[in-house]
Amino acid sequence: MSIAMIIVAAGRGTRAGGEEPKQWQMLAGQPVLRHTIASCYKALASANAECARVVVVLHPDDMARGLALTGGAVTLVAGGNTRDASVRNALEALADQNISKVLIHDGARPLLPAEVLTGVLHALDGHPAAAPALPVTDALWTGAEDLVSGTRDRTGLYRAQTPQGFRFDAILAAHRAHEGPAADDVEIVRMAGMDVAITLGHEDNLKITYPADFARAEAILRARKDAAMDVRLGNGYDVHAFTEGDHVVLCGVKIPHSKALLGHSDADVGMHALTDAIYGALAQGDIGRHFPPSDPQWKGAASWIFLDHAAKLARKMGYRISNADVTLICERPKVGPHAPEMMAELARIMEIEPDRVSVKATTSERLGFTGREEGIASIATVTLIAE
Ligand SMILES: Nc1ccn([C@@H]2O[C@H](COP(=O)(O)OP(=O)(O)OP(=O)(O)O)[C@@H](O)[C@H]2O)c(=O)n1
Ligand SMILES: C[C@](O)(CO)[C@H](O)COP(=O)(O)O
Repeated sequence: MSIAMIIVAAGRGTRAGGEEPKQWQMLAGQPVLRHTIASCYKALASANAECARVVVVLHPDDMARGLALTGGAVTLVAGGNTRDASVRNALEALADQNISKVLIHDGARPLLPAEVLTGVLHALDGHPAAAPALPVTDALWTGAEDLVSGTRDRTGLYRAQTPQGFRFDAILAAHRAHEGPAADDVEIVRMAGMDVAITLGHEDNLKITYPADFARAEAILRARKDAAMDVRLGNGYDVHAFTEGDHVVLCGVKIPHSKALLGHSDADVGMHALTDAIYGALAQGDIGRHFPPSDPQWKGAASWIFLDHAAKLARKMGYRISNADVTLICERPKVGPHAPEMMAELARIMEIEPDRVSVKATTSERLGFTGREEGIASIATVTLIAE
């Protein structure tokens, strides 16, 4: 015994206007119906609900485009002249499928929040039927000829939403017995004498009914996108050995020292770690991939070229560098006095504010290769934020 979901999308959307029925009109670049189907699958997954069948009910004229939209992943059923006729067709298509519970959702509600579906499913554990709704919060008037003619008590009044959930046998029997119009499936089962539990609806779960509802739905999608900000984190690590010389270059700053760092480029270990952190956050490999050591043109190259390339690549891919943190691991030279200049230089190359860059240093307590002053190591972390 398992769950099925019916999405009714066979209406003609006359109130919404437009060149074609509302479920086929675009919302943030996708047909409304694609958003609806995707939000149903997401909500089912989030409820851990094993859904045996998803049935999408379409107008007979729309079957081919329905197949193109869904790619055969759902069962398509032809609808009827009314919403309840469309639901009935889907229920009959599921009649011999050993379904225990069914959720019936409007194709015109593209932004179903997962918690609304979960609430209905939970309520179905203790009730034969359950549906989401929101209490009416505005005052209610009657009116005539543009004048208020009275006030009605709003206590106990709700705005009904979908998905409406039912024990399958009960809703099928109620639909088979039902004659005449019905606002929704709740009305049909109530006419059959069944109790329906009210669960919590959501303001985002709007039904596209009038032209202005498209803009409302787009605004909700935009707000969701902003809330689910795309942040990337990258780390980098690099080591260079000491060799004979009289200075090192660390994070773009030349520091007099009794040794130099050995490397194909200028061996700026801090800048290399930072550059690799950016490539890592972008999932774009490392410095060696973009500037192969086998290529003689990079011999002795200044490392700002690498960092500049990584920072520009981040911008090209739609990210800004939010912050960078570099740690240099060495006994000597002392980094602290040079750190402000290093941070300013890294910020300049990455084209970000200096207070978004940190350079700090630590010794390894004379342990290991850094402790024996055989070389310098560096680790770096960056965060990138999609713009
Ligand atoms: N014969 C019908 C009528 C409606 N519906 C579906 O039921 C849902 C809710 O109905 P409604 O918002 O009234 O849609 P329409 O009937 O398309 O709109 P209108 O009344 O403005 O023509 C919609 O997803 C709609 O596609 C359906 O499957 N079959
Ligand atoms: C089923 C329904 O979505 C519940 O709110 C609604 O009854 C159907 O749409 P309509 O606008 O009332 O035709």
